[in-house]
Amino acid sequence: AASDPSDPTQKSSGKPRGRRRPDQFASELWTELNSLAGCSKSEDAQKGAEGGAPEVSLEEALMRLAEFLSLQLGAEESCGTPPDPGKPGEVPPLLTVTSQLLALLAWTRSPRGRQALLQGTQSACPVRSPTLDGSLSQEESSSQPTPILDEVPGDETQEPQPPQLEEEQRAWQRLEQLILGQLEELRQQLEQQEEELSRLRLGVGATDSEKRVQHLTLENEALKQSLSLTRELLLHWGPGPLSRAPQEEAGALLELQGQLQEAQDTTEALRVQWGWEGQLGVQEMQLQGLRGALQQLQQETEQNCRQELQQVHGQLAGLRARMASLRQGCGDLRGLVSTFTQSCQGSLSEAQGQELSVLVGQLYPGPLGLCQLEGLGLSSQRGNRDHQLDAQGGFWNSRVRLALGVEQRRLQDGRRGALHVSGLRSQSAGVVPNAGNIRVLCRLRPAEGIPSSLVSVEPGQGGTITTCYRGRQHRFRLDWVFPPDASQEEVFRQLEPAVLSCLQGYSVCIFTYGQTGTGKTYSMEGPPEDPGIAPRALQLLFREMGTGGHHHVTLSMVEIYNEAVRDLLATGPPERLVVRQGPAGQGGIQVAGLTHWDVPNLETLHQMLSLGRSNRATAATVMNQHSSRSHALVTLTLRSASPPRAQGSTGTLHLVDLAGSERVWKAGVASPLPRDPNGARRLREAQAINRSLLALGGVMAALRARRPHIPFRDSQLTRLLQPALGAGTTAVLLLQISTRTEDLGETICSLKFAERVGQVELGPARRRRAPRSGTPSSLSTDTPLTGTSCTPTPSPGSPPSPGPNCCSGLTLEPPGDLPP
Ligand SMILES: Nc1ncnc2c1ncn2[C@@H]1O[C@H](COP(=O)(O)OP(=O)(O)OP(=O)(O)O)[C@@H](O)[C@H]1O
Repeated sequence: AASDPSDPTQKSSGKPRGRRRPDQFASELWTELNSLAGCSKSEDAQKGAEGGAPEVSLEEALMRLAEFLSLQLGAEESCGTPPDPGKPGEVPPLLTVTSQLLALLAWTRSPRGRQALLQGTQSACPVRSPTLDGSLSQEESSSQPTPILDEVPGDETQEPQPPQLEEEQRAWQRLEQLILGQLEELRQQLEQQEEELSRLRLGVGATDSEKRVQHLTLENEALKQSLSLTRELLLHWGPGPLSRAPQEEAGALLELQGQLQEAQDTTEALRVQWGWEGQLGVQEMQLQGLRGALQQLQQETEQNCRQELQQVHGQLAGLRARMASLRQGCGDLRGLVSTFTQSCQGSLSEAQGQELSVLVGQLYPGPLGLCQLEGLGLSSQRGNRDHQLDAQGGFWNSRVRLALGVEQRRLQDGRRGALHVSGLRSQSAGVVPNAGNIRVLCRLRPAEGIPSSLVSVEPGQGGTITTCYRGRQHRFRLDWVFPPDASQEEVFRQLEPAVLSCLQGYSVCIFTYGQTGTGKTYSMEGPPEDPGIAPRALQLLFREMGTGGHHHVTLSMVEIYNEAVRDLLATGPPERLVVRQGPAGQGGIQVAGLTHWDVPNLETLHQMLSLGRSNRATAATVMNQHSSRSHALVTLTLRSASPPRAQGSTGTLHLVDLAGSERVWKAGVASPLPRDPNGARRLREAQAINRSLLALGGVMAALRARRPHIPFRDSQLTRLLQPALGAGTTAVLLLQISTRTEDLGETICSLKFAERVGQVELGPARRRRAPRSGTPSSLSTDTPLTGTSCTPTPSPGSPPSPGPNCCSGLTLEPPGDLPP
């Protein structure tokens, strides 16, 4: 109005305002309102002076005010005045005021409002009818001022004048344009907000955006409800159906207001969203803080772990160092112990040497004593060396005692310079017959391929066998060691004195022990072209007996198979024999039903041995095609007829070929087939063999320890060997070992067993005297193994009968020579 009073619609037209800024437009409106107020004052003054009504109507003023307020509202929102976040659904107060003003405007235009206004102002002052557009025509504003309530448009009694209606329509059009302009601006703002919203959606993520959209939708619904309420209010209080055009305009206005409200709601919702963004930012900050704390915690934990690990490493290093020092201390202690042991042994051997010197000096006074010591190979110097080499100790000691015992016996018997048997040729070998302990000889089986480098041999008397097994070295010293190429004759030469001592009434037992396939049977029996110990011993004995005197020879042969004792020379079918203890006080054992054959000559003896051998149980094992699965015992009893008025003697020779000791799985006797009868049988055989050999080891251990109880009854083998291993007997163990690398474990076991056996002392050998009145063929309690004496009857395959007088004394013919 100030800029162009002639055209007040110019400022309220929608299109030009759409391009102006809202604050600019608001200031224009404000100026307009002030001018209206000024106009009203001046008109009031003029009216007071002239007594007329003011020219600005209440309706126009209200409309302008509403317009201003709506504009202000839009300006506030565009300026980003934050709504109250705690009341998201609440309608802003400015909007409420605007709505109420609009309602009031509608009311003033309604008939009732007009009537009320008319009635209220008629009594006070006359008012002129207001114009709706808020702007006055130049004519009205300048020259024809009209009282506000001069004419009431809604008065039903007065029809509005056509110029007034036109004026009102124009005012409404302006108002519509004004609101349309505002709506346009709001739409632009809305577009901006939507752009902003899409940008935020992209930044925040789909899930959060969906939540926000849902929330905004809810807010929108609430605001719509509020708007519909306002709309109803407007309809209720708005202009009635008097004029058709204003009603439509009002509807459009309401619709536009609704749109405006929606836009405001969206804006508010966006603000709320920004508030959420803030909350989200706070949460992100908290999250970052938590992440930082977590990282710090991880770093602290890592640091602590590293420190603990370092401590543990330190402790471990300390423990290792301590262990090393302990090991060193342990080694030192071991060294001290061995030094102490050596010094003790040295002192002991020195004392023994002195004792020996004294004893020999007593026996052989003067220089003769030293000669005798040298001759026996038992000088104190030699003894000391032997002692040091003997890991088990006691060997030298026993040899000294044996030598002394022999020498004492020789002196006592008054037969100095000669041993028991006239033809004895064992002096060179250094073998002392009737020794008090079990002698151990060892024979190595010739290797089929390249001999193992893990077994080294020092053959000869007091020879050694050194093995290297699993990184450990073992050294075994034995009475005599035969190299693999030793002949049968060499082996027998070492046994000759013992065999010949039988003729003097001594009891001698020679037994072979060793792993399967190591040559036990070969050494004991031997092939016909190269006979072993048994044929050579019998030949030797018969040759010696043929030199003179009356002798009677009986033979028995048994085998122990699966703990059953069988007579290998039985005339009938083989039966299981029962082994009994002999009568108390008489010693020995009795085998009921065992036949003793009188043997008149060597030929018969060989035939009988062949017969017994053929009856022996053998089987093929992996390690030996003809493995002996039983223990074989050949007992030769030699009774010497006593010269007149002199007592005869009864000597016994036990030749024992033990079954092979082996591990069951290694010998392959167990069949892989579960129901193989042969496999089960062989397994049982192997178990029986090992059980009896174990019992033999127990007997040897008890004898070695000189226990009062010797467990002879633990097996049939030890029962039958009881007479051969009793006190005063002579026993020789021939150990057969293999030099193959794969047999090394078994070889070491056998050597250990032999070493223990070598420590068994049976005491000084005792002669057995034959009864003065007894005949050689009669059973004697002195006979260790007693049974039934019989004379063999001629039968196919059986030895020839020696004749009817064979059992009552026999002068044996000298045997023929054995094959070379
Ligand atoms: N010194 C040796 N010289 C030649 N051959 C030998 C020698 N020792 C053993 N043999 C041979 O080795 C094989 C097995 O020998 P032998 O049967 O005597 O062993 P073993 O120990 O008695 O076995 P088992 O305990 O199973 O009866 C035989 O063929 C034998 O001829």
